[in-house]
Amino acid sequence: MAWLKIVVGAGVLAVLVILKVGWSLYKKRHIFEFAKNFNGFRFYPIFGNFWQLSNIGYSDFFDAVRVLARKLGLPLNFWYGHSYIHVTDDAEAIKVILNHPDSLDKASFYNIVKVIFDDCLLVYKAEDWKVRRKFFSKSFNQPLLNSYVHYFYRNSNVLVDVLHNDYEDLFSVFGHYTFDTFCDIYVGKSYNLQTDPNNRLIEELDAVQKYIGESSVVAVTFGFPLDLKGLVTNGWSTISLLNQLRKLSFSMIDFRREELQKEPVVGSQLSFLDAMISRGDLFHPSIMSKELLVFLLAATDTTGNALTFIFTLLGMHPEIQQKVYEEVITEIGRDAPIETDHLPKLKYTERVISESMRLLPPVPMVARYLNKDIQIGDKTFPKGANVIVYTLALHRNSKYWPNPKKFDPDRFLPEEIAKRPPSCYIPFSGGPRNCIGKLYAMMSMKVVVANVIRNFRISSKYRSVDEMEMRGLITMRTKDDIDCHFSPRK
Ligand code: HEM
Repeated sequence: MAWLKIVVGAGVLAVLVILKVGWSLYKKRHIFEFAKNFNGFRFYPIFGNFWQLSNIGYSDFFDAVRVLARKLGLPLNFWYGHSYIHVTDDAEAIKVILNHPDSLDKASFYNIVKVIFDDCLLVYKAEDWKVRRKFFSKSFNQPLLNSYVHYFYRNSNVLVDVLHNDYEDLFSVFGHYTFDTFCDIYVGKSYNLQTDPNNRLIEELDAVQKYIGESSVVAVTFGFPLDLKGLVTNGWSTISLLNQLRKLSFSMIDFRREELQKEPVVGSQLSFLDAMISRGDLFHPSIMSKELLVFLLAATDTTGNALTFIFTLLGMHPEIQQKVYEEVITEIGRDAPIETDHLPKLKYTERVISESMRLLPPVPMVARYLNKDIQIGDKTFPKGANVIVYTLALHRNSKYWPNPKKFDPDRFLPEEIAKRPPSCYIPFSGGPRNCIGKLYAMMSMKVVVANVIRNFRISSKYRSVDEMEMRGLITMRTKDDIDCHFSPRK
């Protein structure tokens, strides 16, 4: 009789699976209709586009989107498991998606980030996110940000010393600057990554990202964030690294708490970390730790990679580099300390930074989940769709950017900006769920560009951005070491 039980059990299970799949397909009927309007692969139950994706050859999630976009053209569709993904570089669609109250949730594949970092500002569901974002936004007011300029300057002086010596990897050099500055400002002490060549924290953080990237290959293919091979080979080191990071964040919080007891800070002077510490009733230490880590990671790689790209592009364009140099010497001088009042005067420098982030956006894509149908032009984007806003492609879309691969900072002259839809330029994402650290990042990058350019001539062998092969999941960087050199000015 045991075999009968097994047969009946298996039969019941099969019926349940068929019903579940059938119900899932029935609920998606409006998505199938919508998908017919765009390039992409046909949907296959359970497997989604497993076979098609396996055949195109890609190394991480970003790569999969890039390869598909090149092969099929944009906008396009694909399926991972039963999740529908729509990829777009259309400014009109992007404006609506990033601003609509029904698409504030992050796309389902952000769960890969959740598996690693748990819930936090970057991935909260909309309702929780709104409350937290309102709380943290108060700490990014302009007067408080202005008070950070001397930290940017102090740490950029250390960076200048580092660039005078040998270093291994430029992304790490700038990553170390952003990490040290962040801790100097928010924790109240420097971790001296810039001056400690044995400290591998940034490289390890990059390894975590790489792991997420590799896991995402399986996630893209099967539709869930599990990479057994990766878990066996890299999983343990990733878990132990995350534990180290957690310990580090707890020690930062303890240190800062003690500092605040000695020297209290109040009102609009409270940074996001001080604000969390002062509201211990709202923030359990484990929540504080997650939020701190996410801010730290969101600030470090992004700004570090952006700086690496800015200097490489300046190295490729000596005439533009000369104009930045002349502006810095005129507005600040050869040796004067860089102060808050100098920053608004660096107008050409700002255009260079903006143009660099257009051509090489540090975050190549962001994605949202549609909680309801959303009308965009003559199409109804269906509830349940995951929409990837493909920033890199948008920023190089010739519909908005003539001669898109040309590095031309004058695209950001006010009269040129006025000619374009604002949503065709979104290095910090857009709408209410954009980057909270946007102004902080712009100020930090201006200080670094000014201080480095008055000390060094920069060169690079690249003739076109096409020569740089990119990789990335959350942030983008070159697959190999980047070619960019700093020679001291006499
Ligand atoms: C050049 C530097 C930076 C770039 C290009 C950048 C870009 C972005 C982008 C595109 C997003 C949206 C991500 C998504 O929707 O998946 C984002 C979110 C975020 N960024 Fe930045 N970021 C930069 C620097 C910073 C800095 C310096 C900080 C902190 C001081 C920061 C903190 C955050 C946080 C906390 C979020 C999540 C915001 C939310 O969901 O409400 N970022 N950033």
